[in-house]
Amino acid sequence: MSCPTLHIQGLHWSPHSGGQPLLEGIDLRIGAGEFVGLIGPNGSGKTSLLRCAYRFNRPCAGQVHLDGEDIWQRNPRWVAQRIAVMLQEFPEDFGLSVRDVVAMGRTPHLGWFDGDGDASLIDDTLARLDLLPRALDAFICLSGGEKQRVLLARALVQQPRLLILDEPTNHLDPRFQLALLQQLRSTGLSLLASFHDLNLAAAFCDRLYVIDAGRIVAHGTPGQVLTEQCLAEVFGVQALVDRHPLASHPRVTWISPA
Ligand SMILES: Nc1ncnc2c1ncn2[C@@H]1O[C@H](COP(=O)(O)OP(=O)(O)OP(=O)(O)O)[C@@H](O)[C@H]1O
Repeated sequence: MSCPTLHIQGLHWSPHSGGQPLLEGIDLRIGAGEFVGLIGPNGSGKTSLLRCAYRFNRPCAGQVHLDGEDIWQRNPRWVAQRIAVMLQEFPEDFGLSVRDVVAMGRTPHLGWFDGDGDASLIDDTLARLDLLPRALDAFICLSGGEKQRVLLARALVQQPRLLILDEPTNHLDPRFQLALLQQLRSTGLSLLASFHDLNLAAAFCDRLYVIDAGRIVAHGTPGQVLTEQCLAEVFGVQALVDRHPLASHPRVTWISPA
């Protein structure tokens, strides 16, 4: 296999130096253009692991390599030029327009004296995500779904190698969930996203990692990972898993607490 875009090896992380690790022995890899999902119960460590992947949480052991380079041997700007992050938190409102928020994605690439660099890239990205008509609107006035699209545009103008998303479909109605995930897939970027909706993860991800109590307990294609036994053991829920009637990926129907 060629050099993975992201390669996490033997990672341990604790919020307190010398404390009990909350993440233990994590191994995870993402190939070029692969969409990898991270699933697990509340408090299992998904956000903590994503933070390790984008150089926010410093591991106490193990490595995080991006395109073969140890991200902790590089400065934050180097990482920001290569990894974009879409979180659930929206930018504070300082009267920013949609275009202002998208332009913020260029920040890691700008020199001290550059202005609103790469105007055409910003405009092209706004057009691609149907945001041009809203470009001058105040970001704060948008709906949750529109804000998500603006944050995706901001991430895309960053021109990253890897896009990391923490529960990207939260707060979105079904149409916006599907539209966002289709747009993500169409970027061709390497993607790492956490999900609570396992059916969306099954429909859009190439591979899934299952995390439980800070450890990866399963990984593979959605068909390999989303078994009734795994869902009972990890989520404590009895589920029926069958094949989606219109596609080849599995479909999860929750039944009752296991
Ligand atoms: N900086 C921190 N200091 C102390 N504890 C932390 C810190 N960050 C995370 N934790 C703890 O680590 C555990 C995992 O949290 P994390 O947010 O990574 O889980 P999660 O899987 O993303 O949860 P959810 O699905 O509910 O969002 C939790 O018990 C949380 O309280």
